[in-house]
Amino acid sequence: MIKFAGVSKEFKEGVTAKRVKALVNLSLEIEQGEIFGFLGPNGAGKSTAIKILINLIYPDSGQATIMDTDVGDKNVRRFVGYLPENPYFYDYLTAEELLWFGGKSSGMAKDEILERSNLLLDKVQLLEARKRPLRTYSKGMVQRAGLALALIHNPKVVILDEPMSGLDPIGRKMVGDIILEIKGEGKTVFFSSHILSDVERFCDQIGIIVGGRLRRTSSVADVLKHGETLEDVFMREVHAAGLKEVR
Ligand SMILES: Nc1ncnc2c1ncn2[C@@H]1O[C@H](COP(=O)(O)OP(=O)(O)OP(=O)(O)O)[C@@H](O)[C@H]1O
Repeated sequence: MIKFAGVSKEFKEGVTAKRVKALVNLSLEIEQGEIFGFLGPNGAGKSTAIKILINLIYPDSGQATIMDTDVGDKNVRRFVGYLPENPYFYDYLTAEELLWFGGKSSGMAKDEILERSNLLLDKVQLLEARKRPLRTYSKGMVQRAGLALALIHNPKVVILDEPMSGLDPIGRKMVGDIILEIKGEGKTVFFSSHILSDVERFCDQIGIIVGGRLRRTSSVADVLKHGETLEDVFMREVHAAGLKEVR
């Protein structure tokens, strides 16, 4: 469903143009209907992988595909929903307008947009606030509006970059419940997170990346079956990679 095949990406950083290997030969497959949690310390390469998936940046080598289609193909956009890490929208838009523009740019019909908007705004508990400009929203409300926007066109694949960050426990539960509901609809969810307890609760599979290199993939059930927590496994992989890989 989602596939990285030997994807590498390097950046030149700062005035010294020092090269940073953000991703090194990443190969990874996520099956349809799975919730995949992408874990790694700061700077590990998670957002880089996500940006490649949504075709915001291009790999130096290798290929990323969604439903066997290269992510550069413009048709992919129709079946992918994306929530960036710290979403930022035009301040004067209301949530209702945001979803309207999102639906329009996905080619949805008016009635369909209105129906889906109402459903989603209700789900993320923004129905009452839907006519307020986004600049009056709290961080959690903006995050929830972003999630509704990612889902407006009923995508088959949902990619979320740290969807729980900045949310209080109530907001995290709400987002978690929505992720589980999406899974119930047979959709595939790829999300990055630093909140290991959430990952343990919501994910089927995990991947741990350190210093641009994928260290381990595993089912959450397998980790727990061996009496370990995700934190144990995470810390072990980070230490095994060595401090120089943590950036
Ligand atoms: N546009 C860029 N220019 C230069 N370096 C970059 C750029 N984007 C990312 N990097 C570097 O690539 C590495 C991977 O960054 P990335 O944002 O993918 O990590 P991350 O795992 O998402 O981190 P975090 O958990 O902090 O969000 C880091 O060393 C980062 O500084």
